[in-house]
Amino acid sequence: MSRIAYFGPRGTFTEQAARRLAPGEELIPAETIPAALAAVRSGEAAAACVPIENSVEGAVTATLDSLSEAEPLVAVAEVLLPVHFSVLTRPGTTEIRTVASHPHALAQVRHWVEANLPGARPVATSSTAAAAVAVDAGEFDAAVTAPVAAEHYPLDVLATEVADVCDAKTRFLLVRLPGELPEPTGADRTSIVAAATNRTGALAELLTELAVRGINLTKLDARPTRNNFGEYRFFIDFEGHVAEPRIGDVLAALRRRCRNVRFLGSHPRADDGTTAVEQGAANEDFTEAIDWVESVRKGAQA
Ligand SMILES: O=C(O)C(=O)C[C@]1(C(=O)O)C=C[C@@H](O)C=C1
Repeated sequence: MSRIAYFGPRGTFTEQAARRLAPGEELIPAETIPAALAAVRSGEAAAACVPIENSVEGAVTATLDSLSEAEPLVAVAEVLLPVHFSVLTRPGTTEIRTVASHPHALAQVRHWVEANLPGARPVATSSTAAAAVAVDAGEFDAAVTAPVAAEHYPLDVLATEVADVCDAKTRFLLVRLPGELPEPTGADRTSIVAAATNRTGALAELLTELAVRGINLTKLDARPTRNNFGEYRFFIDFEGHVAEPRIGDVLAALRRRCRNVRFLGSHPRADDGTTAVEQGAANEDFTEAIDWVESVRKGAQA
């Protein structure tokens, strides 16, 4: 049985994701996302499960920053979970003055809190389950949590199915140290992070390398490098797997344009999407073109 670190404590959405991505493995809670990833880097865990992107609030910046720093890690699997919340209180609570949760969760229930708990002050905690722990300890009056948290903490359920956007989803990754990659499936996602230099057109050049090869971008986020004001790292996700000729070709081009590029993994997509390939951009087109150049080099004109 492998040890899998996850962003905890018990009862987070991330724990649910870890159960889906690593069934039957030993799950170890970490208090923060960087701590879950550090457990993999130190060898304490074989992999870590962390949130990466929410359909309402966007990128989970702690994950992006931790993946671009320290020892490289690669994502080997992902899962999409529907996100709706429960609101938990200590038994006997009559007045709710504070509502605690992870900032992503608070942002997803803002209207519900305004309408149902008017005057209650939102308070950020490190995770949704950490809010349940704090409510149990008497620090806050209510916690916005994953429904499963009600099974782990001795709290009353004030409301269920709470969400301002009813079909919200969060995508979670299983990450490991670089090693054997998952096999390509035909519906994969590749992720990189590139620190483009601060000059005219630098980002456009990177994106053009994808566009001219007919490769569909699925996510783009920018995070400051923290060194010089105005300098950013770009996190770019696109359809395809590094084992495919067209993806290998674009990665080589990105590397030529930007030495500071880190591969963050190729793995099956959880959204069951099909990969959009434009005319002339199929893997066979790339292999055929390489073979043609080879034949020209050998003096043949095919
Ligand atoms: O706090 C949790 O339960 C988490 O797993 C984190 C997280 C997030 O980072 O977006 C996951 C899903 C929800 O969108 C709210 C919080």
